[in-house]
Amino acid sequence: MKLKFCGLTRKQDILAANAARPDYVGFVFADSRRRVTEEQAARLRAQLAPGIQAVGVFVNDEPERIAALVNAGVIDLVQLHGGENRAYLDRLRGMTGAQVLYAVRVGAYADIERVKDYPVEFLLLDASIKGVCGGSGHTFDWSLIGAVEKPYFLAGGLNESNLPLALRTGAYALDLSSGIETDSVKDETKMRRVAALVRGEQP
Ligand SMILES: O=C(O)c1ccccc1N[C@@H]1O[C@H](COP(=O)(O)O)[C@@H](O)[C@H]1O
Repeated sequence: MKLKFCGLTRKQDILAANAARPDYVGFVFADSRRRVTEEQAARLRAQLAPGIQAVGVFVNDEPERIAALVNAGVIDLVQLHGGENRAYLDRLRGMTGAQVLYAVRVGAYADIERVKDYPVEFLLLDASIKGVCGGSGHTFDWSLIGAVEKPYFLAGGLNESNLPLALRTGAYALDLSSGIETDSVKDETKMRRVAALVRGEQP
């Protein structure tokens, strides 16, 4: 199973990720305490080990800005976390061929069913918390997932304790942000332990 660490903001977060070796790291460009500027993201990306892909996290942002970040090599994949509509997706598709992770806030299976034909490579299933787009640190009821045709990233409140169950959901990848933080900053030890668990190693 693949692994994504999201919301990296500092050089030491990148160095910790390079050591733990997730498959993806995420830079949040949306309104968030984890938000990075384009310049910060470019600097962080330059220090990222080859083989780890960078995902840009956006909430209803300008497709032109997203495409420019892809074209500049700052990000490899695009995570849309704002319930962007089909017309938006078509516009973005016309500007970049980057793979898209489409976030679904799951309150019922119908939320997943509704977007099943969207032109995206991956779904990202997250908790549905009123007034919060993402990075809430809350899980949702994974029994709601049911049959999902597209590969999906499982997100929302994942941490070392619930990882063994998360590994059995059939997700393509596990996505953690709050669960690899201590006092709201990324924690190198948690990253290392989570990466070991996902690989079936002793943490
Ligand atoms: O992390 C954020 O601050 C954020 C802001 C806006 C949209 C998405 C955001 N993060 C994504 O939220 C999920 C779940 O994170 P958590 O583990 O529950 O903290 C994850 O996909 C992040 O990429």
